[in-house]
Amino acid sequence: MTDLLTLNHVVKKFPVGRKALFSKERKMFTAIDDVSFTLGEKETLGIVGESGSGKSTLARCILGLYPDAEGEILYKGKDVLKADAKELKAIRRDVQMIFQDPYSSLNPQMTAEEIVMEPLRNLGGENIREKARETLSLCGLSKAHFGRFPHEFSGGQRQRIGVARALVVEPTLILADEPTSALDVSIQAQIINLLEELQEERNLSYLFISHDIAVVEHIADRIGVMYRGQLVEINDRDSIMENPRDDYTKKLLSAVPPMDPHCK
Ligand SMILES: Nc1ncnc2c1ncn2[C@@H]1O[C@H](COP(=O)(O)OP(=O)(O)OP(=O)(O)O)[C@@H](O)[C@H]1O
Repeated sequence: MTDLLTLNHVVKKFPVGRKALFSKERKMFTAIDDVSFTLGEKETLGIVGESGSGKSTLARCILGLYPDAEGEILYKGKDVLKADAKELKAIRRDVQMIFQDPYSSLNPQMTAEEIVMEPLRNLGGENIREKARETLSLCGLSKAHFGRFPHEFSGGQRQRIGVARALVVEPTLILADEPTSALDVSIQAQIINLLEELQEERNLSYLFISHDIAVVEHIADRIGVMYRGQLVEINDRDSIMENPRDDYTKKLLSAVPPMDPHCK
């Protein structure tokens, strides 16, 4: 497997306190603390950890949204932290995000079709309506849905629009930040299945972020566990699930309910 993304000793600190931005001796809080890992082509790496462990900050670092992050973030061999504006634009086309709450990230005044067309409009090109419709269909929505507004959809359908919007620009890597956390369990499974089908069809790689190790287990080839900004353990899925080494991983696993509550 070829490496698509490599993080080497990535650190991201935020200033602490009200005067933090202006003070010379400002205190800093380390949200990402010396994180290193690789992600291969067509691979799904799950990142789990409790709220505040640094998962979303990590995704934002990869997108180059924090130029003051330290270390190295190599995407297709190019250091995101040293990329110029043109290179960053290309990286941000090739690396797309899916968010937890599609409702707040979808423009309420646009139809599903317009929402998916928007990233294509920014890029220019032809047949964008056609392409948006094809992508919505690929994500499980039908012709009858194309002209509807976000409030007319269920949570799962809205996430399908969010997935289509990310997919329409033909990315290589998708950063999925808690993409199923706002959904009912049965709908979560549908979105996971959709992501798996799309991975097959489009040769996608995923960084799948969740606080829920049971969800990550369903989709990830490898799992990385974050605790207080550190990646405390990373291994293939079965090793993490069956033979965790870190105490925090063990704690996360002990909180997972059994698959069948009647099973003894
Ligand atoms: N812009 C910011 N300024 C200051 N602190 C921040 C900022 N963004 C994040 N943090 C802090 O960094 C830590 C990690 O936050 P992050 O959102 O990455 O965690 P998370 O694991 O994604 O949790 P959640 O699932 O709740 O979003 C938290 O303590 C958060 O308060």
